Amino acid sequence: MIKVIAVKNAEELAQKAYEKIVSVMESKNEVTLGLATGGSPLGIYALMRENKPATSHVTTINLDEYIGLEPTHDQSYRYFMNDQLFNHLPFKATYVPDGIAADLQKACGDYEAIIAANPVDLQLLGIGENGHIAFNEPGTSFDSPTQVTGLTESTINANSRYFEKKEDVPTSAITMGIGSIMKAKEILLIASGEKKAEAIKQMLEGNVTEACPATALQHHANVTVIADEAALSLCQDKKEAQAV
Ligand SMILES: O=P(O)(O)OC[C@H]1O[C@](O)(CO)[C@@H](O)[C@@H]1O
Repeated sequence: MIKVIAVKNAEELAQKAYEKIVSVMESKNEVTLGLATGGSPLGIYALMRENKPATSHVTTINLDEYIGLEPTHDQSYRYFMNDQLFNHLPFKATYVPDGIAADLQKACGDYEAIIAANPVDLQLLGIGENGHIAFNEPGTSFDSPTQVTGLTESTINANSRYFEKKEDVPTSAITMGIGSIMKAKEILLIASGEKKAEAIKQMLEGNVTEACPATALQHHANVTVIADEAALSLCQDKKEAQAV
């Protein structure tokens, strides 16, 4: 069952998601948060920097990292997380996949061990225009563990806005698999803007299919989607969703 919370805009989305994350962080003495990069969570991280909730009992595990970018590269996801969050708040431990590991297969296995040792209480997710979650592109097996993956043209195009030119966007990444993501006790997916409308419609109303990775979430017991009006604009049930 996917619960939908409809909000007006990206600002309201960030506030609602922030409140959810804080409630999970306050619920226990030891908490693991699964974190995401990209444009979607920026408002949430800004609220965390501003309000400085207690985080020293919180371990974070990020979804993915580009292959070949040093942690100091300003487009690496390690850099993004340091810049947005980890340099501002004291976490217990922060994990991001190692995109420059000499042995990438071993790095994937090591990451799965980290997830197993720190079961994720709440996984924050964005969604790609093609329905990807983390860097799990259409066609990825729903059982997949952390793995090395190629990026589709759609994702490279979408992410090229952060790079000087499209050719600079890495073409592969290390990503938690759909199987790894589904182990989280609870999942919070956020989506804002018209560009996400088709993917949100598929995820909420489409058949469960590997052609749209986010549809795997229909099989998870505890998923909340916070989406704005534009992202929900193609959904049949949006009136119902807005009433939640
Ligand atoms: O939030 P954005 O920038 O639209 O990206 C959506 C998703 O795509 C990714 O950036 C990967 O392409 C994810 O990290 C993110 O959740």
